[in-house]
Order: sequence, then C-alpha cells, then structure tokens
Amino acid sequence: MTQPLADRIHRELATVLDPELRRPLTELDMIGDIDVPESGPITVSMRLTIVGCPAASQIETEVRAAIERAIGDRAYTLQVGVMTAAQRTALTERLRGGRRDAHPFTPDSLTRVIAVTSGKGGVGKSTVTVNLAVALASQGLRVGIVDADVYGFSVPGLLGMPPGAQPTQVGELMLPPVAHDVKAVSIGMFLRDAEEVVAWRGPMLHRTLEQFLRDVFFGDLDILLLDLPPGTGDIAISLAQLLPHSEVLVVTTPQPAAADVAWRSGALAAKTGQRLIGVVETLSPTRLPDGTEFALFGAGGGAQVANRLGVPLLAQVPVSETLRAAGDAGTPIVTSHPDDPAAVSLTEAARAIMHKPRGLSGRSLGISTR
Ligand SMILES: Nc1ncnc2c1ncn2[C@@H]1O[C@H](COP(=O)(O)OP(=O)(O)OP(=O)(O)O)[C@@H](O)[C@H]1O
Repeated sequence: MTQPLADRIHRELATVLDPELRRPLTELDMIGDIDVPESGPITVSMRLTIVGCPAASQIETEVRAAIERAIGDRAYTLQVGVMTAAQRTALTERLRGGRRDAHPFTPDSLTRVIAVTSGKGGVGKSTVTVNLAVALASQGLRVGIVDADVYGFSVPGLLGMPPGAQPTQVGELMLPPVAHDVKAVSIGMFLRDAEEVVAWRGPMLHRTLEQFLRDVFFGDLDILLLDLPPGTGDIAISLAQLLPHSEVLVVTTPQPAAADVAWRSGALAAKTGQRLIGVVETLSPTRLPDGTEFALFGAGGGAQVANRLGVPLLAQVPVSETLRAAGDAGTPIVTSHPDDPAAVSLTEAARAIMHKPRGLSGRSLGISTR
C-alpha cells in the first residue's frame, strides 16, 4: 500500500460534491476503502446514498475523473455500492446536526428567511419569488424556495423543473430538486392529484409547512424564500408561528384595489412581529417603442402600499411579454433575458434585498453579561 498515492486520491475525491447535498463525498461517508497496492490495480469503493440515486451517473463520472487526476495512467477499479440502512441513518443524523424534531431555521441560524406575500392571487408573486431566487443565486448566494402556495404551486414550472420532479428521499430526509442553482420544494410535488390540496384545512397546512422546514434538507442556505398563498389565511398565520423572525416582502400590482388587499397581508405580518422589508410592484406601466407609457393595470399601487407600511418600494416590474414567456418556458428572465426592463428591475430588487442588513431581533448575540 502506498500511502501518499492513497492520500492524493482522497484529496482529489474531496473536491467532488454530491450534487444534491452540495458537500464533498468524503464528508458524506460516500467514499469507502482506497486500496493502493505496490503493483496491480488500485481499488476505490464508493457508496451511493440510495438505490437508483438520480445523480448516480454524474457522481460516478466525477469520481472517475478525480481518481484519474490523482493516479494518471495506472489501472484502477471503482466499486460502486449503496449505503446500508444504518449508514444512511448515520448520514441523515449528521446532516440534521442532531436536530430531530425541529427545523433548522431558528433565529440563530445564518439563513435569512423571506416570505413573499400578496393580497390577491395571480398578481405575479411566484414570478417575483423565482426571479429573485435566481438573481440571488447568480450573485453566488445559496438559495432555496419553499413553495407553500397551496392554491397555485407554480414554482417548479417557473424554474423549468420537469413535470413530476420530486425530492430524493434519503432516510428521513428529502433532498430538494435543484434548477438554476436554486433548491426548491413545492406542495405540488406531494399531491396525488392537483385537486387534493383544495380540501386541506389549517392544521394540515400547518403540519405540511412544518414538515417541509424540518425534513427537507436544504443544507447551508444564505436565503430561504417562501412563496405564500395570497391573502391573510392559515399559512400566513402558521408562518408567523413557525418562523416568527422571518422577513416579509409584499408583492402588488399598481391597481388601487389590489394595493389595498396587499397592504392587509403586509399589516398582518407586521402585527405578528415579522419584519417587513419592502414592496415589489409588478405588472407595472411599461414603455412602448414610441416612448409612451402604457399602464395596463393602472399606476401607483406599489408606492401606496410601501408608504402605508413604511417600507421601501424595491422595484416596479413592467408588464413584459418576455417575462411571461420566460416563465412559461421555465427559463427565468433575470438570467435568460437580463437586459429586458423587467429583468433589470427584478435584479435591482434582488440586490436591494441582498444588501439589506439582517434584523437582530430574536437572535442570540453570543455576548454574556457575566
Ligand atoms: N410583469 C409581468 N409581465 C407580464 N406577465 C406577468 C408579469 N408578472 C406576472 N406575469 C404573469 O402573470 C401570471 C401570474 O403570475 P404568477 O403565477 O407569478 O402570480 P401569483 O401571484 O404567484 O399567482 P398565484 O397566487 O395564483 O400563484 C403568469 O402567467 C405570469 O407569467
């Protein structure tokens, strides 16, 4: 056994990340024995987390490339196996950091939780959420989305996830699918049919949201966005209970009637102690090629809500055919057409959110007075 070469293989393998867990395989116990005899083929064993792991071929290709970088032309055998139930349990325990019954998004965690809310449905809230997420991810932040909009779960489609995309189950944990560098889990991924959720009542919705936060393994995130159902219903109240320190972003259209209901959903968040961080107006007036302004949905609603709530108006996203088509195609406009005025405006909003200092309320500052 030649230890230096075994060490080199290990070092190279430490650069291979599991695509779902985003951690080195060597830290996940996915690399077993590395046997380097004086002569004859080298043997490396690796274990996938589950049978039929969707990322198996990608992982194997990257592992082979890493081994070949370390050993050059020498012959080797890669033995690919699957973790035992006990190894999987040990892995999920470690990923949870010993936390079994609670979610990790406590006030002390480094993840900012931002709930995106609106007064009415169909105003462009999910489109804003997804584009903010993709814009933040393209700035190098680690971003996740929980699509808690039980009545209009559109996040997977807007991110271009294939129909039927589902989290990978590893023991008790669920690994969310990733698209455009954003990890997303949606209530729609768990329904037998689209009608099912309509019958859900408050406690069921509360349990589902709680389970998402606890059992979906997002890893270390900088920002978790929650796409809430419109209005001031059960989920908004559950959110306030489960994540009282979350920040809240209000989405509205420019129409005065929509703005009035949007204000109400922001006011609920403020009442429950969450921190309002701003308003995004969408379906805003757009400039036509002849230079005139076309206000299909009126004007002024965003500023009105922002004033009433005492928070900044972070962006006005004009009506954009390109934005609508990019949403339908699952290619978010902020990266597919970054120069479109709607994309520019959404990117500005993402920057404003990124640079906003996080509130310290509820967080332990780690300072002892004794
Ligand atoms: N600025 C815009 N320009 C053009 N179309 C837009 C704009 N914003 C949103 N849309 C379109 O409006 C429709 C509704 O958007 P979206 O699904 O994001 O709304 P929502 O508020 O999340 O709705 P729901 O509450 O039903 O989930 C979509 O077809 C979307 O492409």
